[in-house]
Amino acid sequence: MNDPATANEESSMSQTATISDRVMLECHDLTRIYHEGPRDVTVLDGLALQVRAGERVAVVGSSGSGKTTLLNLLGGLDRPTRGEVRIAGESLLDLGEAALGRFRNRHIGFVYQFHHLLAEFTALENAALPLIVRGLRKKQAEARARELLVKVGIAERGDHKPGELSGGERQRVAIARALVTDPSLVLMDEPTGNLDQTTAASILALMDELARTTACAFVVVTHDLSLAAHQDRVLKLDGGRLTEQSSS
Ligand SMILES: Nc1ncnc2c1ncn2[C@@H]1O[C@H](COP(=O)(O)OP(=O)(O)OP(=O)(O)O)[C@@H](O)[C@H]1O
Repeated sequence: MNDPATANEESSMSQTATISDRVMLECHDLTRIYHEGPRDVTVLDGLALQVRAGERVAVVGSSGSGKTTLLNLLGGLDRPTRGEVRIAGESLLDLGEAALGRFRNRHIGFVYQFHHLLAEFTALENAALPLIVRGLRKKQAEARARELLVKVGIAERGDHKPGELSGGERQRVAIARALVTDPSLVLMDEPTGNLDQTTAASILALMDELARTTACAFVVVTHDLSLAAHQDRVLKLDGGRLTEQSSS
């Protein structure tokens, strides 16, 4: 297959990925102020962040500290009041809405607690969707999606719809969908949040495996300290900024 995404994936899978010097995600002076009537609520306040290719960072913080706000800005779903987000060298500020949509499709994978799979499509079709949106032919997109379903360990469930899958299987499909475009950055919001302990542990093991075989940067927002401890760095969001937590 000539798809460059596949070529990149194959080259990144052929060797164990290590954290490189290449900065994949960079934020400067990131500030988000919500206006509530006469009141301004400053949620992010001059936040700085750098994540390198192949690196996984966890973001922890108390409820209301701004984790969702941060993820929305990193994913280009919201615009900052001040400051900038750069992904793979590109400033999101420079992109208009249509270009931002294309950039998201090409460079960012999203995994949420409630996976947002489309109920009427099979696991394979769900995983192939970002490539269809990108304009790939169905056959080509599904061939690539099948590779990802193999990678996340549920190839035999590809013909099933989300309603026929377990919570852990659905989350694996969501992870396959996030990775199918060979993104620069994967954003995860409580990826094990609605799973029982055993299933959560298997998703965690899968994430470890993926981290070894992909070169993208991961940002994982979670309240789960064992999930956080599995990442390369743990950052705490407090007072609108991130501080490094010492690794134990
Ligand atoms: N659209 C909005 N308008 C006004 N205030 C908002 C808006 N979105 C979020 N906030 C406020 O910003 C703060 C941060 O919210 P955010 O959802 O980012 O926190 P969080 O860390 O993700 O919380 P949780 O862990 O509970 O999900 C909260 O005080 C919230 O009430």
